[in-house]
Amino acid sequence: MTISVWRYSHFALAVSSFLFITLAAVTGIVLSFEPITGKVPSYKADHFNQLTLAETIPALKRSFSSVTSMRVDANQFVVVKGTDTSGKALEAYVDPSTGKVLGTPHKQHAFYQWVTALHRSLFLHEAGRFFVGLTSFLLLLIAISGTVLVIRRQRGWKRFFTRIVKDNFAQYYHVVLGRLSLIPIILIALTGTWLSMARFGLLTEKKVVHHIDENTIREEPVRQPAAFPVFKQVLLSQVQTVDYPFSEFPEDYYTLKLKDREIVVNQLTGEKLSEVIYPVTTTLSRLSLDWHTGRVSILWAIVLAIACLNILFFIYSGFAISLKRLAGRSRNKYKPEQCRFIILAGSENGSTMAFAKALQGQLIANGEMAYCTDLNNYQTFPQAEHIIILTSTYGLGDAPANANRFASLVKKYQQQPGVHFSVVGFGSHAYPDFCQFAFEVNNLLSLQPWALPLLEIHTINDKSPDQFNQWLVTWSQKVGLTGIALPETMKQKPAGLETMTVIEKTAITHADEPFIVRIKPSWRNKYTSGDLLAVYPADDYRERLYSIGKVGGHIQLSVKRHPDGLGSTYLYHLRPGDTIQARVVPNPHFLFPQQAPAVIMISNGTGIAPFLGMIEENNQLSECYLYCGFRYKLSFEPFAAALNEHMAANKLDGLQVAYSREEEKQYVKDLLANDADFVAQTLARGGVLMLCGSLSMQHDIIAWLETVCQERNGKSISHYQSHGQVLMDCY
Ligand SMILES: Cc1cc2nc3c(=O)[nH]c(=O)nc-3n(C[C@H](O)[C@H](O)[C@H](O)COP(=O)(O)O)c2cc1C
Repeated sequence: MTISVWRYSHFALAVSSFLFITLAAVTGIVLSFEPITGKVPSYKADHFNQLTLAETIPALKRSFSSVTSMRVDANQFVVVKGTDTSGKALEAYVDPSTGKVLGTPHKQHAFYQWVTALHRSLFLHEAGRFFVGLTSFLLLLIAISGTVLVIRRQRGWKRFFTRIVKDNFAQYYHVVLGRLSLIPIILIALTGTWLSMARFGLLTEKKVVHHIDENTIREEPVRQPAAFPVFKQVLLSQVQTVDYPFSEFPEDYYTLKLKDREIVVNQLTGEKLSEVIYPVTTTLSRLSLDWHTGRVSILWAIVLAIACLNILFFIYSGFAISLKRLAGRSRNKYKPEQCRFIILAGSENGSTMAFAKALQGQLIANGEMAYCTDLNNYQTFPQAEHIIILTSTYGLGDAPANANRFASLVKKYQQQPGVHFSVVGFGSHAYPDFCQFAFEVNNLLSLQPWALPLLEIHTINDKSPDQFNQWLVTWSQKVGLTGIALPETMKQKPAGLETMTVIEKTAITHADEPFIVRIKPSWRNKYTSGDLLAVYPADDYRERLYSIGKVGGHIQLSVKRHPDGLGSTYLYHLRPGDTIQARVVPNPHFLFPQQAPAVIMISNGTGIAPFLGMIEENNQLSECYLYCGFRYKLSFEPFAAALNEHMAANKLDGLQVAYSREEEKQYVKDLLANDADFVAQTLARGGVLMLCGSLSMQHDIIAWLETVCQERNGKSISHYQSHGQVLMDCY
């Protein structure tokens, strides 16, 4: 079964029952206080667990002139019904070892009675009981489908409790708390369902019947209750009730209702006249009541209250997750099989998708049927006349994440003959393989027998709206559409940026020396080392991302100045006290792995930035090593003092620096090659490698690691990558 079926079931069950579940959880929290308050004051005897009936029954006989029954309640308080020595009828808590009256049992408080009725039947009698029973069953199904989703998410039940990536608050805590409260919630749901089934007679609970031949009841030898063998064996902790004989005739006897059986005892001789073990269903019903109400233990009652609170949180977080997912889905007005225009987007960080959506919006506004989706959703489009592909390029000329299956899908799905295609590549001249993936897509489509190129491939540098508009004008003329243009909003920087204050910016004396910028965001901003800071140097759509190191409680960026670099020039001219408009982009895949036995950090150039923060925050002194590469000694100088301090404070266990244009002219890979055994052993014992810096360094190191891991550990590097032991943030 696919994950979406489970997710859909989990969602549908939750939506259909959330009102009843909310009511049951709120009333459940209130009722969980009842066992807690019910145990105060305590009437439980000191040695309750050691006392037997042979001690209690004679003690009661001495204190009461007659006893009709005795019961042990869920709090293990002993309650006696009878008449006292002055002939007054009473029901009282007693000390079972002395028979002394301790207090009077009270009826359930009116408030708890009201809440109990609401919890059990919603004040709707049998119909309400049915809905409550059904809700328990639905809760059970929600818990089961949730468990399956967690197992699938964690890729196997063995990894059920391993680390969860914190994408956002609702999603993270939905899973974390879900795993922790799974067992109590399943027990609440299971016992609630069981109790409802018992109530509606769906379980076969046989009535206990004793077959006693009255002619064989003996009157001798007469024994005192203290000497009855059965009474000597039965502990008070096993007793539910003891019904006393009505009269002194031998045909009247003691009836002991224990937790698992009923025993009838001759009142004169103490002989066991009959013993019936309860059917399993009866025992399970009693246990269900104990577990569902928490009446047997204060600790369990607290666990139940917490589980009910968690249920309320799951309702909130479940809806928050679903709303986010629905909002993130591309909202298509038309189905793919209806549309004349199909727009496919390859986008890693969403900006290319924004252009694709803008184009779709323009076409629909012009009365056309247009469908927009990820490149990985490529299929046969029966009505398509135009397929427009907008795609970015990532890594070293690779496909973005939502387009990595496109090449195989094109071979699998054919279109009607004569469908026109147009490709627009989004990339950056800062990378050597400018728009390479777009060129590959264009070539692939040219080879398809059904495909007719409408225009030559068009490339766009740095998300330029003007360059996109140029293409849009030509394309719409070719198609025969008028009035199509990119909305003005696409030319502006995003809304909702935060104002941050510059605290410090260091000066440089040489182009190869990196400079440091320290920025104070608002106190509300939650960020960590490894996240990215997006700045807008030209106050327009152009965005530049920098790795954050959280140093001294502030955002620290380490930047290399490029002569014509838009972002680095802007940052270099900032002065303390200046404010900037920026936003923090969470990067949850590049967090310091707190639980790892050892962490090896590898960087070149300004890729050292996030590590400076992670090492500073390594207060639990995790084993941590840094291998970093620079061109010149000068490039390392701004970071040297802080790293030496961290070494002295044991926050960093090893530091190695390579200079590619000075001294031994080494690269960071050469440093690692000297320690190949150590690197392989670190991975073998569950340690984590973190890489930050240039993509070419990443490329070289991954190729080298492949050989090292194969030779030394007999495993491919992909094994460690898939186990989250190789984290990368390269650009
Ligand atoms: C890590 C990284 C690698 C990139 N690699 C390339 C590349 O090889 N060729 C290229 O033209 N652009 C490259 N780019 C630039 C992106 O393709 C460009 O910024 C694009 O507009 C991003 O679109 P998106 O937000 O839809 O993913 C890279 C960007 C990043 C952050």
